[in-house]
Amino acid sequence: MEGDARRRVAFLGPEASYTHQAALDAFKNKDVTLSPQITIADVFTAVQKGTAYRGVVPFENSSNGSVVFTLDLIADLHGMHPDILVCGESYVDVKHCLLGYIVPNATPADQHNHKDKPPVEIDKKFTNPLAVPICDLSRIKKLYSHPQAWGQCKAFLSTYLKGIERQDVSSTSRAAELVAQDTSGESAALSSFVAASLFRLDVLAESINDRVGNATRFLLIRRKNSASPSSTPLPDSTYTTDGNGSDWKTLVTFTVDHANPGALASCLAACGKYGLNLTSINTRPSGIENWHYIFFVEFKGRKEDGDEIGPVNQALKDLDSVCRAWRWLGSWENRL
Ligand SMILES: O=C(O)C(=O)C[C@]1(C(=O)O)C=C[C@@H](O)C=C1
Repeated sequence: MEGDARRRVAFLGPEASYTHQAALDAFKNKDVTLSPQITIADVFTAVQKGTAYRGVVPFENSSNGSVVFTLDLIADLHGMHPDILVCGESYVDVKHCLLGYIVPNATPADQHNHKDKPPVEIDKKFTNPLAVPICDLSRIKKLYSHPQAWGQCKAFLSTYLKGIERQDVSSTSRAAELVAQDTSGESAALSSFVAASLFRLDVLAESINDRVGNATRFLLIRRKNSASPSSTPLPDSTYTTDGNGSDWKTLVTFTVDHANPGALASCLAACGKYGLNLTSINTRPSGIENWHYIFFVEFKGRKEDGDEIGPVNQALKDLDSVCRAWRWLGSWENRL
């Protein structure tokens, strides 16, 4: 790895994405260059190729679940990123806003908006009091956002923007960037407060996510064997300590023989046997054949290097004898 790449951290951009906020937090006060990428796949590629020495990608949202793009890139069905390991995590509070342009002379919301409509009944599962738009939204013909965001703002969207065309884009900040190019007031983005000031957009409604405490977990990724010589240490994330922390997480993926009853149970039992508490489990199509899956299992504990035999190493040994194929995807310090 050369020159700038040694200090470059790739993240899902453009600036003002939530991933950018995660990267800023993870590398606070570190001598790094944050490098925006267009897609999550580009972040993986930059780290795999060594044009960046760390990457930051979204992994899961507290109310809307896993980011499937990231799961598929970790699964690496096409062998494009075989050397990627997870080396950290970061949590960011996600308060979505509706961003656009308030068109001068448009009727204010309280005079015009919804006055003939019956009171809105909010489904009890949405814990955030429904945000009220600060202006008339009837001009809006098109909405832009990252696909993860729609599912986090269902109540607001179905109440105030029902039936409006939605366009998926690569990030919430990209959505804001696109909306900023349409001064007609007919486009709006689900994006962050930070993006409003960066792209000089008006906040049309604030905190429109369904759940109070909505948060997204991001993963920090690195390339296998990318440790620097001790004479020229690379800046690691603010979080990573000298490795003496006691609370760790580990991610493994594996496939099982679906024809074998109890195959998945045997794999999970390998964790239980050594007291490894599961923290998340996901599946995605394995790409091997239809209706066959790859499992992503995350648990508390750390794989030891070299000849050390800790509980994670023992569980992985057992896993090897009961699953079809498996990969260790990294161990990192728990930040929750
Ligand atoms: O679009 C962004 O701003 C991102 O950083 C991506 C992402 C995600 O993929 O989950 C991150 C946080 C929010 O949950 C919505 C979108």
